[in-house]
Amino acid sequence: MLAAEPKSCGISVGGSKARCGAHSGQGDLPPAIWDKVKKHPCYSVEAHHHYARMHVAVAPACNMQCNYCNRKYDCANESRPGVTSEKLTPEQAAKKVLAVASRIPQMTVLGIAGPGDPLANPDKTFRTFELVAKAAPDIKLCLSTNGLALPDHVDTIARLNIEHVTITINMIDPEIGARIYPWIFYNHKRYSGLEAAKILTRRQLSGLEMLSARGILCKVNSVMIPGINERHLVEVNKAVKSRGAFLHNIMPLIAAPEHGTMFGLKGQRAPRTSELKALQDACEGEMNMMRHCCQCRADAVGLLGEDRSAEFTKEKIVTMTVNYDPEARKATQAGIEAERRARIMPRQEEVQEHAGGTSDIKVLIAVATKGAGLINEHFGHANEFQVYEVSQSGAKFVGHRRVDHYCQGGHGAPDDLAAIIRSINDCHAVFVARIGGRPTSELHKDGIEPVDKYAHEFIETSAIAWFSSYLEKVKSGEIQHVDRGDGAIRQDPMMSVA
Ligand SMILES: C[S@@+](CC[C@H](N)C(=O)[O-])C[C@H]1O[C@@H](n2cnc3c(N)ncnc32)[C@H](O)[C@@H]1O
Ligand code: SF4
Ligand code: SF4
Repeated sequence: MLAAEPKSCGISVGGSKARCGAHSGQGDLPPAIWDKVKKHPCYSVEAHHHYARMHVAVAPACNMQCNYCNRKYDCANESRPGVTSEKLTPEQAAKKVLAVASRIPQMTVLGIAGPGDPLANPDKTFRTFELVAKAAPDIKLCLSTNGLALPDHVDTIARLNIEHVTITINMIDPEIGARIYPWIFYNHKRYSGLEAAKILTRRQLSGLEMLSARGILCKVNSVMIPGINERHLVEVNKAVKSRGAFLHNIMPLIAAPEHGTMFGLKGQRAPRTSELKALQDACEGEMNMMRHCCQCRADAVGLLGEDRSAEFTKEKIVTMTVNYDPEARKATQAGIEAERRARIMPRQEEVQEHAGGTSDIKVLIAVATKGAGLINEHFGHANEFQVYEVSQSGAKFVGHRRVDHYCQGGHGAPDDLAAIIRSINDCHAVFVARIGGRPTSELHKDGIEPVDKYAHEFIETSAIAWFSSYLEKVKSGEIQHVDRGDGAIRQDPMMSVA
């Protein structure tokens, strides 16, 4: 049994909270579980600074329809679920995995997440995993399914040592399900409406129970759809927690008319960033939440938030010499681990130094980062800002905001700058490696402090140091604390909330 919950950041085991990730490393996780998550960028928020994942698009078909999904939409420049530029055979996929593994030694996880449903394409999915397990046994296997066919494949999943399974569960109430799923195809028959949703929820929950019973780590994805399931997701959270889910990832609906989905065409809105955070916070009392999901493409490659899939197209892979060297990969990863250990200890001490005060002030800060847990990105080059909630108990990663590039060649359009500032307008400060004069003055006008004095330093220690001086200034009356978390963020059509 795990110890009582201290500061935590996004992981729970069998429904019990456990420290993990960014500020605490292994924390209270049992060694066997920590071994599974420590190099998985989706299961450990701290690991996502260092380790990469890849998806291979070997599963085109699906056994049901969600009102938010259209897999016919294909765009090389767009990163969101279901989108892929080319589909692969298992053999092509295995070659691609080896090619990526040899060029990106910190790539530790192979996921199959579509573009359809991996378990609606079981032969291709399991053949791919078999080939990869044989050729590159150090790579962790991970799959993401709607759960409809899951109970039929649990034994195979266990046999192939697929350690991580994600199930998308958007409802446990069939009335709500009928508004999300027009039909399912089950046992050679098409079902719709309530009947379809009843079968789906039964199969999803029993699949989750079966996997948990075998010690396979399950993450539950839920898509937050305003007006349909947002309050209900608190019930979903309780239901999956009680069935042993390890982590809950509530993601915002992505819906736009040009995607050609039912919700997009009907004008169903996406949640605001503040609504998503409020729901994640409400569920966190029950179970810790994943907040760093990037809603990746079905063929994504690289660190979360970066997409190197264009470097590994079918055409390029055919001509690549693959030199998969397990010893070199091991050495790179051992270096990363040594660095993580060396950095985490002083960070924990620093947090403790500042902890224990009496202030209940909490603020959000935005950080421009290219990864490795550092403030190492220019404001104008940031594709996204990571957002941390800072208080006297530490700095906790709570999400990220993706924005279009403001600075293309040094001169951003004024509207783009305004959009970027709107995307972080619930934050008190933005931490950057560098920033120009105009954005500095525009941020000041909006009451957001640009902070560049911690360039190339660690995010958390810098956030805590900045926060201590912020509190000092509030205490001395030099500044007045203003609560900016007023739900004022509006979703801008240019921006994806995440
Ligand atoms: C493309 S699916 C593939 C795996 C599987 N078919 C499933 O649905 O779980 C991967 C994840 O993306 C989510 N997803 C797909 N379209 C989405 C959208 N428009 N907005 C938000 N999430 C979406 C799915 O719900 C699922 O959790
Ligand atoms: S189950 Fe997955 S692939 Fe199938 S329609 Fe839904 S989101 Fe798309
Ligand atoms: S979609 Fe989310 S859970 Fe899946 S690989 Fe990307 S970040 Fe990880």
